[in-house]
Amino acid sequence: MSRLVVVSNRIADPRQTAAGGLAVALAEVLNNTGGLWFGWSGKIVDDAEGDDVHMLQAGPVKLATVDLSHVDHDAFYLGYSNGVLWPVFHYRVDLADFDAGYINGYRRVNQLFARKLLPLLRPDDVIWVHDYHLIPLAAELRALGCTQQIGFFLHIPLPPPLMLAAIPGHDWLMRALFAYDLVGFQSQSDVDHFTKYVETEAHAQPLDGQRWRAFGRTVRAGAFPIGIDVDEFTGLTYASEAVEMYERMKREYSRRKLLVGVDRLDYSKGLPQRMRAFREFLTRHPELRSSATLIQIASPSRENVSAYTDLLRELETLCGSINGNFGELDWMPVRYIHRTVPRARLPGLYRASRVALVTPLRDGMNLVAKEFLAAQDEADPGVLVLSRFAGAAEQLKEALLVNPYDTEGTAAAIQLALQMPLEERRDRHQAMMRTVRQYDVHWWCESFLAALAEAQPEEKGTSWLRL
Ligand SMILES: O=P(O)(O)OC[C@H]1O[C@H](O[C@H]2O[C@H](CO)[C@@H](O)[C@H](O)[C@H]2O)[C@H](O)[C@@H](O)[C@@H]1O
Ligand SMILES: O=c1ccn([C@@H]2O[C@H](COP(=O)(O)OP(=O)(O)O)[C@@H](O)[C@H]2O)c(=O)[nH]1
Repeated sequence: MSRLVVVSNRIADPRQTAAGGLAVALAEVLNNTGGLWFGWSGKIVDDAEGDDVHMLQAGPVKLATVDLSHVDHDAFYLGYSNGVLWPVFHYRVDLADFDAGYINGYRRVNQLFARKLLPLLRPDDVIWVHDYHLIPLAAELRALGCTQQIGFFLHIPLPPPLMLAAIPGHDWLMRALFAYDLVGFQSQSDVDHFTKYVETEAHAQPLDGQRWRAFGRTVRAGAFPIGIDVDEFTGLTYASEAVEMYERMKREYSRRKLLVGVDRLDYSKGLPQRMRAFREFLTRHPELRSSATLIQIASPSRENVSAYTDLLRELETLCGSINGNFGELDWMPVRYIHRTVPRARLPGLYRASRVALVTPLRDGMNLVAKEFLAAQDEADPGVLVLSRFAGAAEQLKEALLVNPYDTEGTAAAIQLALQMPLEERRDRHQAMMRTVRQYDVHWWCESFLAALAEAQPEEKGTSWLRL
């Protein structure tokens, strides 16, 4: 059997828990399949030191990591990945910083990854590359002679062609996708944007079986919505850390219904918009005020990118003003926590909550939505209020779907969620759990790898791919 080699910028020790959906999902996949996981060590070092590959055996998974120099980290991670690709792919062209120097760092790190990974590869390895940090990696590997099958999965949304076209060098990026044998997206709407882009901008020829031909190569593309490991998460729900959390929450909030939000502190997650909707709800429903408390976990993220610092200030101001204006001596409407909560405790918080607010302005998938559902008591489940702009909304149609830009509409959904009768809560939860179970993380991994196995690499020659 072939060995699975996973490559991603962010990696985690699969024996420990991590924040961020990509690391969580890949740790679950690799714990089952075993294999090699290659990526950034998370360390930033002085230029001269950053050249070794660190190897660590973590259960069935071999971790291979490289450090990044300050210059590379700034240009590759903060600059091009999170200052250009992240905002534009999340429809925030206004937040992009198109500094011409970033792209060189992005290419340099992709070349570094290719150089360091190549000697670790075996001829029959299957390579699975993840996310926007590493779009050109296959092209760099092929330029070094790599002929193994290589698949790519984009964890974030792909925007429509005209928005993509705002990125200087977008044609270079999209051409690089043709060095893969299979390109996977989170949702059908991402696949539609890909199709439209490659047919109109790259004049790709559509073939049967969701394949396109351009630049002398054929690539297959499809939607493979990522899921969670339902059994693992249910196991966490009944383990001591989550049970303690559940009991504590039930005790502390015995007279109130809890609403919960769990997000990285990221502008794509729509946190200020969520707070404004909650404020609108409090204004419109004084009778419900002191019976509802919103716990918002905002896990620190990418704090050296300026858009994230601005967001932190905006959110703190909003939470402070809501509590100042609506709070009572014995009740605060918002509990805002700017820390990462260990994943093992989250199921207890989810289960104790009547409502989850998952209202991103744009999101590749959003695993918190699925985790919230999996943690519920099916006899008395909570309600999911979900943004129609999260990838998860394509699958979870029985959630209360909202437009997070519509403050009044979202406030009305909060009220509906808090007052939803038991039978309706059960029906919706049951229907969504069927989907969460069917399209779980194992389905995601198996269906992607099966499609990759079918997408036979046809050209062994690599010279065309020098980007
Ligand atoms: O690595 P960071 O910069 O700390 O960011 C954390 C991760 O954020 C993004 O996660 C995405 O992947 C999830 C799983 O597929 C998906 O549910 C979510 O909608 C996405 O935002 C990012 O794509 C990852 O690369 C980061 O590691
Ligand atoms: O304080 C926190 C916040 C988030 N998470 C986990 O981080 C992941 C977030 O994934 P999601 O797909 O929702 O969003 P992302 O952060 O990847 O954009 C989920 O597994 C959460 O349980 C966590 O463990 N602690």
